[in-house]
Amino acid sequence: MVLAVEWVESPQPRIRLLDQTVLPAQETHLDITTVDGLVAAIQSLAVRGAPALGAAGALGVVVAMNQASRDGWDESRLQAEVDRIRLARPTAVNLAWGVDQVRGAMTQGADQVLILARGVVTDDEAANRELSRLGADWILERTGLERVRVVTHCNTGALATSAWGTAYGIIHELHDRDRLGLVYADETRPLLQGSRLTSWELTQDGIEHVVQVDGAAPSTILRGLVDVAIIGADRIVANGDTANKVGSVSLALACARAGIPFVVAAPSSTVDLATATGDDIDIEQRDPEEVVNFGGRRTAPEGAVGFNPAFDVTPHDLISAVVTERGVVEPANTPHPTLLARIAG
Ligand SMILES: CSC[C@H]1O[C@H](OP(=O)(O)O)[C@H](O)[C@@H]1O
Repeated sequence: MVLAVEWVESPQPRIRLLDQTVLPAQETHLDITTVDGLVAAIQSLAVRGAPALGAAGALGVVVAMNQASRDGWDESRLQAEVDRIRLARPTAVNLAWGVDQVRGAMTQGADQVLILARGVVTDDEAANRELSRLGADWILERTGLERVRVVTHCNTGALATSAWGTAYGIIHELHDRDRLGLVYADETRPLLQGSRLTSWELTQDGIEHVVQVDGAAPSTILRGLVDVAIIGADRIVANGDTANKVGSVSLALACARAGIPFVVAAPSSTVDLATATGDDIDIEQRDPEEVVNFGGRRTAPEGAVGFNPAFDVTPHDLISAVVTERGVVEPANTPHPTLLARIAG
């Protein structure tokens, strides 16, 4: 089983990350014993994906406490360093959520925080397996199909979570039930989470798929080549608006036009009832150079400036279903101010 994030005790207590910046060409690990190292890994997407960020955030508090002991930080410095982890990327609510799940136990010592952090990891895996079952049930019931052809965006598998996956978890569940047709995986520029990571996972799992350029996804949908779109989420807010990897909203618009379901899959830790609408979500603006370079080579002419929002927001009325381990709601059909409260964490 692929583990994106794990805690290792010996020879030195640390977070061990599968470095996602070099997959699939290399399978190498990063050993994280400092806050600087974790923040750099988060911001470089060596560790990425909303639930995986939640796990990294929770375990990161232990890293900060251990470093505080080594380096003689006072409480104020320790809390400031924990805040650096919490704020390392703004859009996925899970990073802050993961930190906040364990922060209150810091006064009880690092061992107690580690117990809670490990619980965050195991709870996430259980949540992802349950939501995968619920999502497959909903899709099969809604479509009535023997086999479901799927389009998905970015990466939502074990690499983005604590072990199983969210949207990818539903795909895996459909595969295990022998109810899955062809999977269209969007390459997901500019960092290629789809072609590098999702295709790697689908290949390892023996799931038939094709990798398509992001710009092909709407026509794939409108031409009737798929029966459902299934994506993950970085933040699902109170009215059902959902932030996810940039390019997601184009799939939602095409699904609405084509009359097929657009499904968002995420653990309840991704639901943020404290944020009212998608307009209030902080969308991460990444380095413009990621857009005008590729593979270490400049692709746009000198002087061209990239525009690089890492996420977009799908309005709730374009979302057929939000699937969490606590249940399924249908924002497009039943917009309701407390709709998401039924499936929030
Ligand atoms: C399991 S949800 C993962 C979610 O996170 C990804 O973003 P990033 O690769 O920048 O961390 C993408 O939005 C996925 O849907």
